Amino acid sequence: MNNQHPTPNNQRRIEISQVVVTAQQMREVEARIFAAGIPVAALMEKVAGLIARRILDMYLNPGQEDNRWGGGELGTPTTDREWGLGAMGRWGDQPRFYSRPRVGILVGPGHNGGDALVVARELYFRGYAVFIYSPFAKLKELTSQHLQYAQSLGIPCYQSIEDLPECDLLVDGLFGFGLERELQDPIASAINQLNHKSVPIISIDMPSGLHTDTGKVLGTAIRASHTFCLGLWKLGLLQDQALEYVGKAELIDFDIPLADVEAVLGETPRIKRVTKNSVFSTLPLPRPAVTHKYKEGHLLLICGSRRYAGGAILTGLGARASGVGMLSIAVPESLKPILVSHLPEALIVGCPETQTGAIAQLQLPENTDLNSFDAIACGPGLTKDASPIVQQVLESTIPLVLDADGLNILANPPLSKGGMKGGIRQALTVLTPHTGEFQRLFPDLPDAKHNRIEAVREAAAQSGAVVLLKGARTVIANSEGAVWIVPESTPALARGGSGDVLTGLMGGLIAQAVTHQIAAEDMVAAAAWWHAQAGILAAQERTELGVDAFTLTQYLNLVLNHTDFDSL
Ligand SMILES: NC(=O)C1=CN([C@@H]2O[C@H](COP(=O)(O)OP(=O)(O)OC[C@H]3O[C@@H](n4cnc5c(N)ncnc54)[C@H](OP(=O)(O)O)[C@@H]3O)[C@@H](O)[C@H]2O)[C@@H](O)CC1
Ligand SMILES: Nc1ncnc2c1ncn2[C@@H]1O[C@H](COP(=O)(O)OP(=O)(O)O)[C@@H](O)[C@H]1O
Ligand SMILES: [K+]
Repeated sequence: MNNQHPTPNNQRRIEISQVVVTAQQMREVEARIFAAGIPVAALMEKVAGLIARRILDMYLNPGQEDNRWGGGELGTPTTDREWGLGAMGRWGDQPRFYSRPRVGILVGPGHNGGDALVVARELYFRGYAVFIYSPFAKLKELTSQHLQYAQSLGIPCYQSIEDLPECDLLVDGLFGFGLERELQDPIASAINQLNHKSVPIISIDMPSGLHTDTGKVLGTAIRASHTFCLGLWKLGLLQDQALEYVGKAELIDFDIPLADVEAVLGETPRIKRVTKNSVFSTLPLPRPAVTHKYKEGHLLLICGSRRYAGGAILTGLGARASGVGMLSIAVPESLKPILVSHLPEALIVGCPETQTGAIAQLQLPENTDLNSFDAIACGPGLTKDASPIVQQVLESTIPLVLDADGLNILANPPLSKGGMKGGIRQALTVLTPHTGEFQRLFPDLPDAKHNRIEAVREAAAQSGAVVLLKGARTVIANSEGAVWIVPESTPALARGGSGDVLTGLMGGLIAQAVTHQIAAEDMVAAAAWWHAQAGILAAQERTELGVDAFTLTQYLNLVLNHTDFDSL
């Protein structure tokens, strides 16, 4: 046995799909691979070959994957007449081609352009009508060689976008992670023109024009239908501001050795994508055969007011779905009957209320104090009149999730002026703001809209809390600088009440994290992933308009059942 031999990727702890890199980190990983000996051109061939294959499978010849690639070009149409027959099979939701598909290849000056040219060559050899748009006079050497070869094959090549014929599909290889400055004309206006055509665009690595780290649009950017991210997920693809340009994102894994990733990012990367595998290794499943309700966590929810009774119900239903062993819900006395009718299994604690119908005082059962629970989740529907209650829960010594009015009360005075640092709380605190609440809580921090990941990291460092910033791509950070990004979600969740569901779910899971000694931050990430996946499944079955918050609670348990355990 050679002990020097690195561990194969499939036996290592981090999965490639969890890794997220900046452009600089990608350059460092790339430099290590090249220094280890793989020729740049060989890697480009491999990567672009994978992209070409994916394009064929997804867009050009779907349903015929097995007989077309590699093994002798069986079934590859070569004439327009054959295309008329051959392309009439399964096509999903894409337009059908009745003549030979025309593919436009957009070529930039760097290796992103080189990748695109290899794709052009492969599609050309498989009989597609390929046209190259190559507007740059100066190309990197390898890219230039690929362009020369493509031209020698007779593939038409144009410098001006006006000359590029109408195409059925465009492949964007203008810029990848090497783009660092604003796009200028004529490239900027060419991109604007291309975006106006109703043609699918596949971006290689990044939609050209997006900043690799922040996802910011540098002047203008390609609006891709699909982005094939190469090797490791780029941070910019997971930023809210990039999403309308990214389309459907997919990782093209080209076997980067994890040893090289770890050498650059460390064994535990600071920023992680939350994946199905990471979630299922966190959730308290399967339950121990011998257990009882108190071993599965006791959550206290504090929520609701006469004005916002629904928020308390939704939070309770979210908690129910978490599987928490015991659920107690403190609400204003007048809400007790309705809570009992929706959540008969929960212990509903009716509390004295203010004139406005907010909780005036926590009146827990005898022999119970706040610290006798495993976790507290507090905030949905409270109204600001419940401010003394929030002060009281902050003084508890058990894990606490604060949301909605809990955050609004906490924000006054703003956390940045002292915050929770220095010990208002010794136990875990999870703050779950949306962007507006975030700005009220952390008014001194840079705008959370533009670099959400940095903003949330700063907020966690400043407050000492775990901060979950809600959005299209929810981001979580702890005070040590670790970050989790939920990579998939659905705008179907942009509806009143869906955050309340998350608070309950998360509270229930944190109570179980306490009894099962699971890292709380991993559980926060698991809750956010689970919530988003329930939204995705509900939207698939009911459309994006059909996912009200109550419906969402019904999908929470269903979605775990839909998850393919065998693939874990
Ligand atoms: N990493 C890997 O393992 C693998 C990487 N691969 C591929 O390599 C890609 C990265 O390649 P890359 O480094 O050549 O950079 P890329 O994004 O093509 O372009 C940079 C060029 O654009 C130029 N330029 C910049 N801004 C500009 C502007 N505003 N307007 C005009 N020009 C501008 C800049 O020129 P300069 O700044 O010198 O003027 C430079 O020449 C990566 O995304 C992936 O596709 C795969 O092949 C194999 C595996
Ligand atoms: N465009 C979107 N895409 C995906 N998820 C979204 C989007 N907009 C909102 N969400 C999710 O919906 C939830 C909304 O929470 P919140 O704003 O607190 O709602 P409420 O307070 O009404 O319950 C969050 O989990 C957020 O991440
Ligand atoms: K690109």
